[in-house]
Amino acid sequence: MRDYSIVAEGLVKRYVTRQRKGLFKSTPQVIEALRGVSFKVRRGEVVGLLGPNGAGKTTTVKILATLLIPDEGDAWINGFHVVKEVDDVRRGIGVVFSVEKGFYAKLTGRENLRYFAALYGLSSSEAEKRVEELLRLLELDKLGASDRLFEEYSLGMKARLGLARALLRDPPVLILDEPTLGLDPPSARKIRSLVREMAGNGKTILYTTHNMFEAELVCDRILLIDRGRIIAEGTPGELKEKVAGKRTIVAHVRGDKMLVSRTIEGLEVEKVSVEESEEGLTVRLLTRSPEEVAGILLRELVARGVEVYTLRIEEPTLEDVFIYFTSGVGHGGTT
Ligand SMILES: Nc1ncnc2c1ncn2[C@@H]1O[C@H](COP(=O)(O)OP(=O)(O)OP(=O)(O)O)[C@@H](O)[C@H]1O
Repeated sequence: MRDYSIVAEGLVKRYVTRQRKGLFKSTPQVIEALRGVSFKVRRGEVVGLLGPNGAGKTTTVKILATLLIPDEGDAWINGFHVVKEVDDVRRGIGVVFSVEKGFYAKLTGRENLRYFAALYGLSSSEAEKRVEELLRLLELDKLGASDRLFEEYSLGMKARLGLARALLRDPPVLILDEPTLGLDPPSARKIRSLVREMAGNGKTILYTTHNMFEAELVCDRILLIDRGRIIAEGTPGELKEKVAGKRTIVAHVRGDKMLVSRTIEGLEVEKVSVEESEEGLTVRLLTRSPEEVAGILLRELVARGVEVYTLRIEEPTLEDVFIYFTSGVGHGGTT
């Protein structure tokens, strides 16, 4: 346990909601958000919890941050139990959520940080020094944001202030829940580079995201989570090894989803995903014989009247690794 800053063992969490049935009736519905999540994060590691919407990332993070009690399982941060030793856990972590709450709209960034520094028990001289350091580190000074009211902040400024607050006590463990969600590219880049810098200074970081590109840039190791379960883990390189020797065919098409899925069923492919968006369908196929399959796919789709806008062959990405573990013609068909 000593080498690990974060340990989760068999976390289970169920939410009970009520489903409306007509005007006056409702029936309880159980959502299994976590179905036995276990993992460990070594001291100084940046580990990404990567998964699609609703996979269970925020639920995991809330349990680790002592904001939610699991129905089953245990977790420890810096050796302290998240349910039985809440104060010790809280002292050792900094938490950032994508939508930053709890700041005072009518206070400036500097005043907000001073307020939280006092709340966390920093002496006034310590607080003053730390707040100035953090305003500089997060470049809030440079953006001219330190002395502006929080209510005037852009999303990027709010995200930076959230990270500054998490760092006030200089905690050894940081838990960041989608910290770049909705940010413009410069702010997202800044947050990512700061995370790497903090990792270089020995902090342990758990970083949730649904952005594969970001996970690969930021994280030493990645845990893939889907429907409340960890389905694979490894370094980005190790995860990509799972699809070594294969290439990805990516096609953007417009046509009936069922028809497109049926067309793919007859092909020599290992994994498939068909995603619908406003622009049409994005088809991703993982295969060992990309040129041959791409030729057949194009011919078959056109023969069925499907419009094919683009079709290209790529090196597999983490997205393909995810598809590899979560779906496929071998078990369960297209997504
Ligand atoms: N307070 C709640 N009440 C009922 N269901 C909930 C609640 N919070 C989360 N859920 C459900 O639990 C599941 C896991 O949600 P969670 O927010 O942990 O996922 P996530 O991976 O963080 O997703 P996202 O990226 O969309 O935030 C989802 O099905 C979600 O709808």
